[in-house]
Amino acid sequence: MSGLYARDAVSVAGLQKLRFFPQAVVGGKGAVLRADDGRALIDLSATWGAASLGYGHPALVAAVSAAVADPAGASVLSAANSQATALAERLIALFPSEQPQRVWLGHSGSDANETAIRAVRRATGRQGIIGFAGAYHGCTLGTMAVSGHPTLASDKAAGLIQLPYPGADPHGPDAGGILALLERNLAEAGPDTIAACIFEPILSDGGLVVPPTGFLAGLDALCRQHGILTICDEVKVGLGRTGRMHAFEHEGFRPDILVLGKGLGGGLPLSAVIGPQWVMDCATSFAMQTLHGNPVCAAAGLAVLDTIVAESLPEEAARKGETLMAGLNDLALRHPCIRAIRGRGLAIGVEIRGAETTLLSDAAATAGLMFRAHERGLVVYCVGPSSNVLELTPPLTITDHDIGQALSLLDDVILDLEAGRIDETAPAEFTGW
Ligand SMILES: Cc1ncc(COP(=O)(O)O)c(/C=N/[C@@H]2CCCCNC2=O)c1O
Repeated sequence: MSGLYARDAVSVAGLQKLRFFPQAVVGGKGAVLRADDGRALIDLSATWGAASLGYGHPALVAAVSAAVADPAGASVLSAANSQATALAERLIALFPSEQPQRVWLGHSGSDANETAIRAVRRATGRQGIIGFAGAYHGCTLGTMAVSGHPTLASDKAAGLIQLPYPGADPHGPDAGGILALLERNLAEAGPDTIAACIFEPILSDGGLVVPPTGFLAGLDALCRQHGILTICDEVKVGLGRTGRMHAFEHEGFRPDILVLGKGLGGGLPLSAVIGPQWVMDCATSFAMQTLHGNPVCAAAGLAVLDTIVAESLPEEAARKGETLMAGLNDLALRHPCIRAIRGRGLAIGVEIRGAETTLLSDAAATAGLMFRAHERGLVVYCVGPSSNVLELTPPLTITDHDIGQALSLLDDVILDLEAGRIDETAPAEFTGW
């Protein structure tokens, strides 16, 4: 274990650790992190999707350097500031509507979803929320209460209708069955008790599950029919990652409220809720934290949005996603431990099974693969209720060369697993999810 990791172990709280191997970084450029021992680590995680432009993108460096050198205050709570206002205007333009819209700016996906949930309840006077099993909307009390991911086990919100996510359980109800189940739940609860439905357009931490075509549009239509708001949580898969600017565009509908985070800040803490004025202006001093709308973070957001357009990153994500998917499908032909590959653009899940190759469980085989990948210079984390889905959400700026390198390393790592060269006890001290 490196010196830096050993120091982390006796200084940073376990409360905020989700560790799979002793990753210790001191820098990064593009899609490559620099470990404290000098090794290069190709990062297929983009830090859980946040480093949308990779590390050290010149546009981000320039924007943040300029803003921090001449800061327009530090918040929007009690003053307008140029970068936050410009970012709000840009986000409204990116999510057009016939109704007037407003943008709430925050630090994380958690505080953004917390705000969206509280605001729809306040604006509608209704308490009920529709959510999905396996969904990860945040790690605050309010977001945990409407999430379904097993790691967010908490008291669920009163009036929560939690539905299966279509495709998450091969033995579960199909899309039509889930919509019928929702109809029955609404008939029982009374649609006028439900404030909103919150959903991920791809179930990310729940296992990188892409819903069957038509489901999300059907869900939106059903909610609209009953006067229920829709909140699309694009914190992880939004802003070009799926090959479209917004993931909901794949389904041809427009949700009422869009939640963004992670990649919006390009690695700086920034999130946004974009919604109708009657919801977003329903109260004042209602959802605020001191540094919300921070001009330096907002400058980062503006640079991210500029770069997404300037470098055609949605189209690039589609193209690179196809390259990555094709390479993974080739690996699957040679490696029986790959059970399934799914995703959209540069949001890809590789489901692993242990028994076919080794005596390991699915989770243990996945843990061994991640641990060995890190040893070989590749960073990839896992998701899913059984912790057996490798999540590939690289920076949208990853190069074709890095993709090729990553696929080759992944091939080597799986060969190590199949040959029994991975010490299955090595990851034991890393608790993961
Ligand atoms: C769809 C979706 N919505 C909201 C969130 C919460 O965002 P924050 O972790 O920025 O508060 C997340 C966060 N996801 C977790 C963050 C914790 C580490 C595990 N991996 C994630 O991507 C998310 O994926």
